[in-house]
Amino acid sequence: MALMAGLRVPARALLRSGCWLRGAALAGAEAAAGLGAGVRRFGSQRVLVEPDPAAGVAVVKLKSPPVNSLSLELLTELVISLEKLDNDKTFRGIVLTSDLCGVFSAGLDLTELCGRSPAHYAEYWRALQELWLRLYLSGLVSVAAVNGASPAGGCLLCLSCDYRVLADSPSCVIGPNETRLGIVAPFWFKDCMVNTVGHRAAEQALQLGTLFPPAEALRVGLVDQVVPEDQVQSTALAAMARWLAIPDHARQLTKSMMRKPTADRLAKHREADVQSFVSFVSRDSIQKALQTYLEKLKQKG
Ligand SMILES: CCCCCCCCCCC/C=C/C(=O)SCCNC(=O)CCNC(=O)[C@H](O)C(C)(C)COP(=O)(O)OP(=O)(O)OC[C@H]1O[C@@H](n2cnc3c(N)ncnc32)[C@H](O)[C@@H]1OP(=O)(O)O
Repeated sequence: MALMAGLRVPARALLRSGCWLRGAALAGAEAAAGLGAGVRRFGSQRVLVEPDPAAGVAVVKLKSPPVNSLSLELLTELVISLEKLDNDKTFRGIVLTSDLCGVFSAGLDLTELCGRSPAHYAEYWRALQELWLRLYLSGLVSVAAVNGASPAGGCLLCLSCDYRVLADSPSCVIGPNETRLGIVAPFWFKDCMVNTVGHRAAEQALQLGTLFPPAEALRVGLVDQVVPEDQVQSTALAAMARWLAIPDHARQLTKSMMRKPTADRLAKHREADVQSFVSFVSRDSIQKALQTYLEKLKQKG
């Protein structure tokens, strides 16, 4: 651990912030990338939005070190950014990626699921539902540029996008590993898996808690392209151009036709889903399993 401004900051987080140093270089690269003078980045503490109004595209970067775990704050900030972009006619597409090195998102923030009150669990789950519904049904084209590990809730984020590009690195595993923690993916995560990879592959991956390395993720159809790490964002933008060549109204109606039945299953039973989650996560056995998993993660670090 390193000490910074009175805060305990993990050394790994500092190393990862080396990626942020690239942000300085990025300022110069912004012009080359189409972010001309007068085009400003916006966003929040944990979500950085790099708009390219000329292209109608915004790159949305998760930057919640050390691992972009989906805390209540990150969920809330992401929903706000997506809502803003959805309502701004300038934008037709988003690329969702990570500002950290080596991790796209570690999934749900396990500290939100351990030792908290039922009211907190309920608030947290509602925020996760909100994010999923917004991203899954967004009228914007959404391309996930998956530049790091993406287990469980991280995988759900990717599956909610229209297209997925994964970095070709052994650390860039992706998949629904919930059962390995002793927990169960919600039905809407299961539905997303089935819609993407088919029933048999989803059933196996969900039961076994499989984390797929890139080549396997491509083979089962969990991602659409695997490319060298330094080409993830450019490949995502090239894919975006293909999707944006389609008239919005036709693509959006088609997307809605494909996705609304799945989303409606949750939308119509949101409160029951919240109550299932709260009673599940409040069980002593689940609390113990999550604590043990979290401690193992910390010891590993
Ligand atoms: C009847 C049914 C009704 C419904 C029931 C619903 C049940 C609820 C279940 C819902 C679905 C759950 C989905 C989830 O997303 S659960 C989370 C799953 N995520 C993981 O298993 C990932 C764990 N993390 C890792 O594997 C690695 O951290 C990772 C590969 C992402 C990065 O590795 P790296 O070596 O770079 O970093 P470290 O492991 O050293 O981690 C750094 C610090 O970050 C902490 N950490 C990591 N992941 C999490 C996390 N998910 N939440 C909170 N904190 C996390 C880790 O402990 C380190 O902390 P310290 O620096 O303090 O040591």
